[in-house]
Amino acid sequence: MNILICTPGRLLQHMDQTANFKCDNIQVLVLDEADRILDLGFEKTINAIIENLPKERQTLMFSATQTKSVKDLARLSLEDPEYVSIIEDSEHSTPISLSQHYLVCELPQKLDILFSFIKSHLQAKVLVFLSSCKQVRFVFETFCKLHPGAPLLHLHGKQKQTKRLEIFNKFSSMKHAYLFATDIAARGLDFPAVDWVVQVDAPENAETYIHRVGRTARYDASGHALLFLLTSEEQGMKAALDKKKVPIDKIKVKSSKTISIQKQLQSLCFKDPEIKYLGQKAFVSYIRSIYLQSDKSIFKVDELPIEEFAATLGLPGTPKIKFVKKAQSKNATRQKPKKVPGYSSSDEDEGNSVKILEMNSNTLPNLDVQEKKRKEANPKSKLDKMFNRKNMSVLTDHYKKLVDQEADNITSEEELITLKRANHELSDELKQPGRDPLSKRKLMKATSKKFIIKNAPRGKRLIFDDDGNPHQVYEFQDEKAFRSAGDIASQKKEFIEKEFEVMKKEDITDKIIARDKRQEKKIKKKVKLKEELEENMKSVVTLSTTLPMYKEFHEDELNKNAERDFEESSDEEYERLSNKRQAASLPDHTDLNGGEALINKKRKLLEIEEPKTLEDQEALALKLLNRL
Ligand SMILES: Nc1ncnc2c1ncn2[C@@H]1O[C@H](COP(=O)(O)OP(=O)(O)OP(=O)(O)O)[C@@H](O)[C@H]1O
Repeated sequence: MNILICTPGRLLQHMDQTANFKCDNIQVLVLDEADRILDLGFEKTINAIIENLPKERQTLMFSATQTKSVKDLARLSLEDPEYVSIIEDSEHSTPISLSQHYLVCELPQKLDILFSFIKSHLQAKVLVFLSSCKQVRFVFETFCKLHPGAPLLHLHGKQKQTKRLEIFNKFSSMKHAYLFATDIAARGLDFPAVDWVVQVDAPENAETYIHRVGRTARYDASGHALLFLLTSEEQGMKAALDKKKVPIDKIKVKSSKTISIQKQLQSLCFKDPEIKYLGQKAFVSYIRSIYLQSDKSIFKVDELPIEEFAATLGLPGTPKIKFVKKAQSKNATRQKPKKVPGYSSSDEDEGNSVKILEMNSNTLPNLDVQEKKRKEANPKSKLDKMFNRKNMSVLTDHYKKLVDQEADNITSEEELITLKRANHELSDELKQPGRDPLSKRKLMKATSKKFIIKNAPRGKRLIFDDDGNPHQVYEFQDEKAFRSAGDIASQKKEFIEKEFEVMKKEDITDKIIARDKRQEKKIKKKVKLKEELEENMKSVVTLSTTLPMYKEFHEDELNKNAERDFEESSDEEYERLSNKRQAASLPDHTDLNGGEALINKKRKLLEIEEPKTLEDQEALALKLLNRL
């Protein structure tokens, strides 16, 4: 083995687990993206790797934003390190061929501006940076449905390696495309000919900005960079970029040229619960990313218009974000945590919330007030309820899976903010003991009008007198009056006889009605038969003009037969005719109706003399062939 290229984790794994993997003779150690490799995330791994390497070696470190930290260099046991820089003495830290601009907007406008940008730059290869995987997924999924007119791709850390590779190759080979990505694409990836780097969510610091914009204007190519900044981020980020010698100019967005996609997003969220769910996750992850940023002079979570932001994502309401003060957590063992106004405690939300958050934040009061205001201003609407209901039945499993998966993925550091699902309780009248709370839809169905009509007990039959008053079919007499009318047996007999007479009369009426119905049915049948006959006769006439043998079967005769059939009005005659018609059918499975049946009948009547000579046989064969 001469050269080995790998990530720190995989190298350490080989050192630990691969037999005969020896590093005693290593002469050169190269650390690409050295500032990142040496930061806290890889500290333990790098320390362990260095322990396994010989002290006598050359160490090379590369990065667009190199660390000069003595502490870091000491960890690598460097002696007389040489610092080589191509930007140290230059005016700017980014290439001259890179034009850099930033725009200032409010959070709810971001997606509108991005969409408008895409619409106005369809013939470009653009890399779009967003803060989290969920943001990337939401923007990608929704924009795909909005069909902006450019090919869209997305790349983030939750994708499998093969998928990432596939997307990398695809984007590299495409001339015009948009790739929505997290900072996974900020360093090291060499996509050819990227025209634009658009940072929709601000980078965590100026270093990340430099790495992101480094995806365009590579080597001698030119490129453009556009950074979206919130009003609250402008001052801090500008100062940080200036400090790093990044020349960046402010541009204004023409509001008249901005296309609003809020309604389309609302519609997508309304139609597709998956999109709505993605939107909720994107919302929470964005707020969380801002909350977790270390540079509080740039990122101010308390200044975010969270409700408007949720609305612009198309969400029917603002997902709940729960905070518990660090101090409360520390005291948890000693005393019950105080309830943060506007946010319910973890105990109360057990089963409904994902995870508890812990944060010492001065931003809490602001968010509390906003949440309270939202609750007062927007009592749960029918629409909200409908959305929630849909989620309960359609996405319950999906939610659970995702929630579990997310719980696994969240590191202890990240367990700070969480989406608290609203407790979509059934109204009291719909609650039924022993029912699964998730079967609300079934409960609703069971109480629906249709269901009640189908399954409710039947009403009693009533009769109405001349004055329109309802009465039971059999009304009980007053007992005294009943007894005074005579003995029970005779009254019973009298009642039965009376009812028998009534039924007898009704029976006659019923029979008359039944007979009329039967006759009506027969007439309809005959009319149909006549129509069929007439139709078939037409076809016979056509045939008779082409086939000579049919000429002997006269059309008049057919008509006569048909008319006679129809004029037979008695049932017996009708039956007789039907039987006759059936008997006339040939057993050759052809559809023999009306005239055709009669033709076949006629065919059967043709008398054939037994052929005696060869000529007779030939004549008969010809005759039969003609009949076919
Ligand atoms: N001397 C050169 N001649 C021609 N092309 C070059 C030369 N040096 C670099 N390039 C090209 O410039 C691009 C960037 O090079 P490279 O990936 O080494 O940069 P980098 O500094 O490692 O970037 P990053 O680490 O930020 O991704 C590559 O496409 C590479 O082929």
